[in-house]
Amino acid sequence: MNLLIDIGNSRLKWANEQAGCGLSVTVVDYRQTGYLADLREIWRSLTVPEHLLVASVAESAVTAEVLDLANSLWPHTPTELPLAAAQAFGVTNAYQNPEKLGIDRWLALLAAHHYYPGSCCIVDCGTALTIDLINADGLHLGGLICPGLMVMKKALLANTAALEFERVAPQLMLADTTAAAIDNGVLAAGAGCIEAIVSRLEPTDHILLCGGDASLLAGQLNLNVQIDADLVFKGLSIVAAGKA
Ligand SMILES: Nc1ncnc2c1ncn2[C@@H]1O[C@H](COP(=O)(O)OP(=O)(O)OP(=O)(O)O)[C@@H](O)[C@H]1O
Ligand SMILES: CC(C)(CO)[C@@H](O)C(=O)NCCC(=O)O
Ligand SMILES: [K+]
Repeated sequence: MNLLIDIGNSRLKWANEQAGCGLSVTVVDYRQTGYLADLREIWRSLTVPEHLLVASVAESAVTAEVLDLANSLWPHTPTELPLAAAQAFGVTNAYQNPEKLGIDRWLALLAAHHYYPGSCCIVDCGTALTIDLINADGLHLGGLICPGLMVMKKALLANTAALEFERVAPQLMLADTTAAAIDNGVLAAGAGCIEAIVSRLEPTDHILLCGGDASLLAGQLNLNVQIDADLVFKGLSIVAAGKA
């Protein structure tokens, strides 16, 4: 089996890829103390992976401690941290400097091209909210990076004196408490951002949503969207299969 790891800016997700079985993804908050010890306990009961593939956009210290853990558990398992390329698996990167495209965005593009025939708009509703377009021929047309919902909330908190910060169930409507006004406002900003951008772009055959806020945002969009939470892992699987 291959162990696939996606280290984002907030959380680490890993999946144990076994032939013929679907992906079962486990999410870990790496800013919680003791997460590495917990991860060690879980990982040590796995069979030794044949390959380890890591997609990381996190700071290098986090990536390094996860790689150290994996290396201590499975010293003979080859480990790879793929980078975005100018061209691979039928996809052509739009970036002037292809390696600068975030690996999560690149892997999602590989997966979209492989699994969704036609053109795709990929919206990753994670720490950052990213939008990327790819046409039916695998040509990446470029993308945008916007703040994600949590980042918007934190920005309000960091730049105002008197705002309360509490999670309520956000809805696209006016609010009568501070906490709901923030949550609803941030949701409106995220949904409005996606709708405004998508409506200005060429229509695509698919609008694919992934990331921690995908289902929350999907419920608010006046767009025909599909949620595929596993795009980054599917991209890692494509890269892993290419090595086999
Ligand atoms: N339990 C949770 N912990 C943290 N964030 C959560 C949780 N549930 C939902 N979210 C939402 O998910 C978003 C983060 O999404 P996700 O986990 O996909 O990010 P990530 O993969 O760590 O970051 P990146 O976008 O950098 O890859 C946050 O904006 C937050 O609003
Ligand atoms: C934009 C994020 C943070 C989204 O996770 C990540 O893809 C990243 O760090 N990208 C590098 C910069 C870029 O994609 O242009
Ligand atoms: K992500």
